[in-house]
Amino acid sequence: METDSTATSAPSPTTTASASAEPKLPVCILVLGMAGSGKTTFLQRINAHLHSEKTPPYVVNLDPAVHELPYPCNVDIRDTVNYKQVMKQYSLGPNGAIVTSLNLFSTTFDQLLSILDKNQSKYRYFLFDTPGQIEVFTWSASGTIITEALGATYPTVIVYIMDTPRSANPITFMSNMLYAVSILYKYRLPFIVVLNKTDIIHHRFALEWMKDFELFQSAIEQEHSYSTDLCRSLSLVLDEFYANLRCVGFSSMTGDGCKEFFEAVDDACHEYEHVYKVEYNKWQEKRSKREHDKREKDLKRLKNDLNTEPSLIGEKRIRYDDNESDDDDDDEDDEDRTNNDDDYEEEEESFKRYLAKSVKNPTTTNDNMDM
Ligand SMILES: Nc1nc2c(ncn2[C@@H]2O[C@H](COP(=O)(O)OP(=O)(O)OP(=O)(O)O)[C@@H](O)[C@H]2O)c(=O)[nH]1
Repeated sequence: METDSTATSAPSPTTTASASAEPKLPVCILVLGMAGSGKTTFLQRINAHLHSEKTPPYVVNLDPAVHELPYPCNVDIRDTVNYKQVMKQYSLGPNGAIVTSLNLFSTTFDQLLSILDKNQSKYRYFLFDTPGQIEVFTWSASGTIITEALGATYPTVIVYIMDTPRSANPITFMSNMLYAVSILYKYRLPFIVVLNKTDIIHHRFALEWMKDFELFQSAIEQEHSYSTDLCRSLSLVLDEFYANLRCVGFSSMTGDGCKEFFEAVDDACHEYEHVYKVEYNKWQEKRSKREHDKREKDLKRLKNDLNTEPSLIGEKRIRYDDNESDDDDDDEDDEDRTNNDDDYEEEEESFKRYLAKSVKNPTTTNDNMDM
């Protein structure tokens, strides 16, 4: 959806939503973006804007490696996990330590959820700052856990911050867009692209590239790079993605674009309620049905096993009686019995001989017994 006055991207299906539609629950705004794109400055700006509107947000910092935060924050991951300690303890490099810190924090995320739950009546927005290295959050298990847990409870919007001056290069622009699309399709949550730093360069060129395929092609032609062909093909694929994308020009330095940004958030919330939530509920229903079916199947199998057990024993007995090897055993038993009988007769004979001797010679002792 286009929310900027000069924006030209195609409208999303949700643009019919009332921009002022106020969600009942607070809106979670998850701020993601490449290193140095301006995430922290952006959060500082919208935090200041919300304070000036007398709707202060609840702020959560999920970046364990941030040196200093330029805004007050209600929950700080650094209070729970010491990133430097993690590095030492697990002999990790900086990125590994960020991932591990985030993983450790996500194990206590239920506590954060209950804190948010307690505060939901007091706040309209929950803001989340994420680590500088975007992949640490977007492609880690903890990032997924956090995003999905929020998305399941609150209207959640992913805000992708793009460095507009750096994206003036069509190849960098394409890389940024590919990253954005991968996050969008991973989480499927309502998505806003913030073209940041518009005080340096206007974002008009980016909107035109998204709208006019040929314009982007001619920009690519001038690049004379090996990746030109790839970018050309990718731009064709991304056409559909651009069509439904909310893009907002923003300057975290001057605050330009704040109004348009919050209009985009309202629109994204509408999408959350009418698209994401509906899909999520359907998926939940399917999942619980699958789990129920599995439980029923297991129970049935158990019942079957219990019912067949006595017959199994009977069958075993029958088999034992009929079993060939059992017959062999019987033969062996018979043979043993015959052998034993022979032994017994021999002993009897020997005993008789002994008695006969004893009668003849009463001094015969047991030592002389021929047994
Ligand atoms: N001119 C201008 N500079 C900006 C703007 N937003 C951020 N910056 C600058 O861009 C640099 C990076 O900004 P940060 O907010 O630290 O970026 P970040 O994405 O949080 O950085 P990491 O978390 O370290 O990846 C800083 O020097 C900011 O002053 C903007 O809108 N305009």
